[in-house]
Amino acid sequence: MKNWKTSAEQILTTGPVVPVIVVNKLEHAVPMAKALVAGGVRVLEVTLRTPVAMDALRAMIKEVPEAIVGAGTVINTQQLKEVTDAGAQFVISPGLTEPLLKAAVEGPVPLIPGISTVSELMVGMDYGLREFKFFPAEANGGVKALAAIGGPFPQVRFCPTGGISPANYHDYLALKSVLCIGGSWLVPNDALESGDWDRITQLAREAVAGAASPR
Ligand SMILES: O=C(O)C(=O)C[C@H](O)[C@H](O)COP(=O)(O)O
Repeated sequence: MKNWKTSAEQILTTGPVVPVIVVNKLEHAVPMAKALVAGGVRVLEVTLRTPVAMDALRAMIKEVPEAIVGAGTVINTQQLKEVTDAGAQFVISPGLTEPLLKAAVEGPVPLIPGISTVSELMVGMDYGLREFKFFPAEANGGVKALAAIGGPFPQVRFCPTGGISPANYHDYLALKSVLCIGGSWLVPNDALESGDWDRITQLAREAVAGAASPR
């Protein structure tokens, strides 16, 4: 952690929403990233869920320097090494394991691991972490669960993800412990398939404006 080039807090306070991106076709990666940046969303989480994900990550890092590009769905130390070598600026995991935590705190890139219980949170805190993803947010009890889990840990901050949309993000952002929220709704697959970059820019713009304004 002492070698992290930036802090997890810095990543999570850059903007109110972090798009969770699934890239199926490499040629979508760069125009999609540019579309999000044009809409005011700079922190981009590329999930390692598809065969082209690593190449998409590399392309976005190289060709969209205005974005802060990180890797999502990083579930083991091998993937952590790969995305670190590719130049990812942050790493997000749906969960945590001690090997992953150990490797991340010794490496250069901030890790934001997912937790869904108090005990997982305490394991992460043992490694010096203070910023976590709360996943899967809605399925795990939503705002009420997050407020209760965070209660005993006033120093901890979260990025809830999973089931979050414009219909409920205000409720999460209203919690003091929530720095930002994550979600896949900003990058719908049909918009990628049809090359509708304007729609992605519009969704990003609406999310940034919506998150900033009271309901
Ligand atoms: O892939 C990961 O690393 C994850 O942790 C899962 C994502 O955060 C959710 O799949 C996003 O959920 P939705 O916004 O409900 O689609």
